[in-house]
Amino acid sequence: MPRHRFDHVPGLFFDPQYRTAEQCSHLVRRSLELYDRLESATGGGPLEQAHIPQPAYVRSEKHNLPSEEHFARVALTESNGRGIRCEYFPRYGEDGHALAYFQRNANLPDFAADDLVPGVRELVEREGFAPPDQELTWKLTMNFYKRVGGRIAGFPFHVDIPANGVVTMILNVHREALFQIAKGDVRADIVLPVGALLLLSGESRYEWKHRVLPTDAPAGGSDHAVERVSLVLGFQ
Ligand SMILES: O=C(O)CCC(=O)C(=O)O
Ligand SMILES: [Fe+2]
Repeated sequence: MPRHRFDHVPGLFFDPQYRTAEQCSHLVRRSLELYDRLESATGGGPLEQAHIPQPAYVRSEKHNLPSEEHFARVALTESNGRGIRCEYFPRYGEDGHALAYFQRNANLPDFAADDLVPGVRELVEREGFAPPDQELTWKLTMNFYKRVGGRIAGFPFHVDIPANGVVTMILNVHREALFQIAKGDVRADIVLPVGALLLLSGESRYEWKHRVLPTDAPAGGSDHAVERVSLVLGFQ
């Protein structure tokens, strides 16, 4: 573990069964609760502008990820009255995609600190990405994808911002998705089942761009506006 390597994508690791369906539905429940709290905290109030750096080769191809995004600084209260802060982007890049960014350990939501980081920490140490006993500073990105015109939104081609650390880990907790990673004419398509962990390091993290494609929304209604959640961890 991670179980699959992609020989032509250096630094990319894939474990299709990192978490069980039950663990994932717990993470989804906690994530949707948090989304509801973010939405009620911001409630259409004023937003600040952020500059999201993207390498020239992503920008120049006119993939529609603008470098200026709008966010609100949100303070939330977790259990035992612990205050945390994040940057919340109600619309990130495309309609139907909201993103919350939690920086530093003191700002991690309870569910991430309790149920996510300990296992991932063990994994990065075991795989040699972090030395034993070194304290790591974690960043958590929560992606919330909604229904837009009968499709569930995706995330257009991008490279994760440098501040997210040398390794990016995507945990796919809610719904199967098609992930693509590309460099020049070379592209790999990876179906992410629920419970999958994808780890991008080295070349795959810095020199390849990646995206998640929109998918068909299920027929009928849903319990929640958010149809897909992904949890992305990085550390420094
Ligand atoms: O939603 C996903 O699976 C990918 C998210 C992603 O690429 C990111 O947060 O940088
Ligand atoms: Fe990404």
